[in-house]
Amino acid sequence: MNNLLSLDQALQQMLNALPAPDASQTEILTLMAAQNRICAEDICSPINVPGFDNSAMDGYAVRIADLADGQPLPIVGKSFAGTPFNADLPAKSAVRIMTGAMIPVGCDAVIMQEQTEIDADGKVRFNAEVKAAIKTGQNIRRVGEDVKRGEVVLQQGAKLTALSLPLLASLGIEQLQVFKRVKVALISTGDELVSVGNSLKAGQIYDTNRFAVQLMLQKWGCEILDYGILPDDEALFEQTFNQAQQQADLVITSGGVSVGEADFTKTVLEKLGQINFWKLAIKPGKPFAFGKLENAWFCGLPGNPVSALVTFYQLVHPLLARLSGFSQWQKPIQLQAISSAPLKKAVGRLDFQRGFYHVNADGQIEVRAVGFQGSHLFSAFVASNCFIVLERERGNVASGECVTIEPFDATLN
Ligand SMILES: Nc1nc2c(c(=O)[nH]1)N[C@H]1C(S)=C(S)[C@@H](COP(=O)(O)OP(=O)(O)OC[C@H]3O[C@@H](n4cnc5c(N)ncnc54)[C@H](O)[C@@H]3O)O[C@H]1N2
Ligand code: MOO
Repeated sequence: MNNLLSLDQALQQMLNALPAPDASQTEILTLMAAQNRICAEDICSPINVPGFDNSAMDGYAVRIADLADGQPLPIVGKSFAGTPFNADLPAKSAVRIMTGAMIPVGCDAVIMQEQTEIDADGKVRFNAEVKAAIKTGQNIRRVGEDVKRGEVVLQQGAKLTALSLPLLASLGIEQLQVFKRVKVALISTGDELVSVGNSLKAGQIYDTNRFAVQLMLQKWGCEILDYGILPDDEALFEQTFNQAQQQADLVITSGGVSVGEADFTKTVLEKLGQINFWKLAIKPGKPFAFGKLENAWFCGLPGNPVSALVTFYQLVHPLLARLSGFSQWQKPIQLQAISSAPLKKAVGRLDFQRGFYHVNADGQIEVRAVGFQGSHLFSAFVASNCFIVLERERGNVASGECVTIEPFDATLN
C-alpha cells in the first residue's frame, strides 16, 4: 500500500488546523433575512408557549366535580381565541369555548362539542359515557408545554431554516445574531480555459469547475469573490493569490496542483504561505492541496472536473462547516447496497465512483456504476444519484457483492 494520506487523516488534520469560529465575526439580522445563516448565539425563549392554558377543541369548559350529579349545566359565557371569558367559572356552570381560547379560571377539562347536547332551556348536557371517561386536563393545552420561558430553543451553530425561524417568530423574536458569511475567493487556473459565452479555439475548453464550485458555494450561503480564469503564469499566480487572500477567508483554486511544468499552485502556495497537506489516497482527487496563506485558508482542487467536485464535496464541505460556524454538519450518510454489476477498482486509493442506486423488488438497495469513471468525464454525474465508495484496500468488485454508497446530499441535488 502507498503511504499517501487517507481521507480521514486529511479531514482530521484540516479540522485540527482550523480555529473555533470567531465570535466577533457576527452580525444582527431580521428573521426573514436569516434563512440558511448560522446562529451565533444560544437563543433562550423570552416567553412561555403556549402563554396560557387554552383549549384544544371547540366545546365546553367545565369543572369535573360539577358533573357528578348528572344535571345539565347553564352556559354562563364564551371564551374565544383572542377574547377570553374574563371571570372565574361560577359553581355548576359551563363556558362555551373555542380552540385556542383561554381556559377560564376554575375549569379543569374541556368537553368537545360533538359529545354534548343542548337542552331546550339552553343548558349543556353530557351523557354518562362521556362523564365516565372524563379526565382532569382533558383537551387543555398547558402553559409552557411547548417551550418554557428561559429554555434554550436554538443553540449557537444551528442552521436557520424554514423550521427553526418560525419557532423564533412564535416567541416574538424579531432579530438575531448570526455568523458573517464566509468569503470565498474562487480562481480557475489554466491557459486552456475559456468562460462560457465565448467561442473555443484549438486546444481550449470551457471552464466547468468555477461554475460547479460556485453553485455549491451558493448553497452554503458563502459570499463569492470570483477571480475568473488565471493563465499559467507563476508571477500572475503570486499576484492573484496575494490579492485574494487579503479579501477572503478561504481561497479555492482549481487546476495546476499536480506535477506538470505549468502546475504552479503548489509552488506559489508554498512560497506565500504553507502547505498542510498535498496528495491523498483518494480517486479521483489525489493531488488536492490544503494550506494557509497569510490571511486565508487555501484549498487547491485538482483540475479534472470530477476530481474538483469530489474533493469539494468530501473535503471543502467540512471546512466550510467549520469556517461558517455550522456545528451540526455531519459526514454524508452511508448505506450498504448490492452491486448489480462488476466494478473495476485498483488497490491503493479510496474510490468515489459515480453510481445510480434504487430499491429493487425485494426491497434491497441495488447500485450500478454510471458510465465510464475517468475523472475528466463529467457527463456521468448527471445520471448519478450517489457515490459508490470503495475502500482503499479493495480490488475489483464482483456482481452481487455488498458495497458502500453515499446518496448525494442537497448541494448536488
Ligand atoms: N505525472 C502526473 N500527472 C498527473 C498526475 C500525477 O500524479 N502525475 N495526476 C493526475 C491527476 S490524478 C489529476 S486529477 C490531474 C490534476 O492536475 P492539475 O490539478 O494540475 O490540473 P490541470 O493539469 O490544470 O488540469 C487537469 C485536467 O483538467 C482540465 N481542467 C482544468 N481546469 C478546468 C476547469 N476549470 N474546467 C474544466 N476542466 C478543467 C484540464 O484541461 C486538464 O485536462 O493531473 C493528472 N496528471
Ligand atoms: O485524482 Mo485524479 O483526480 O484521479 O484524476
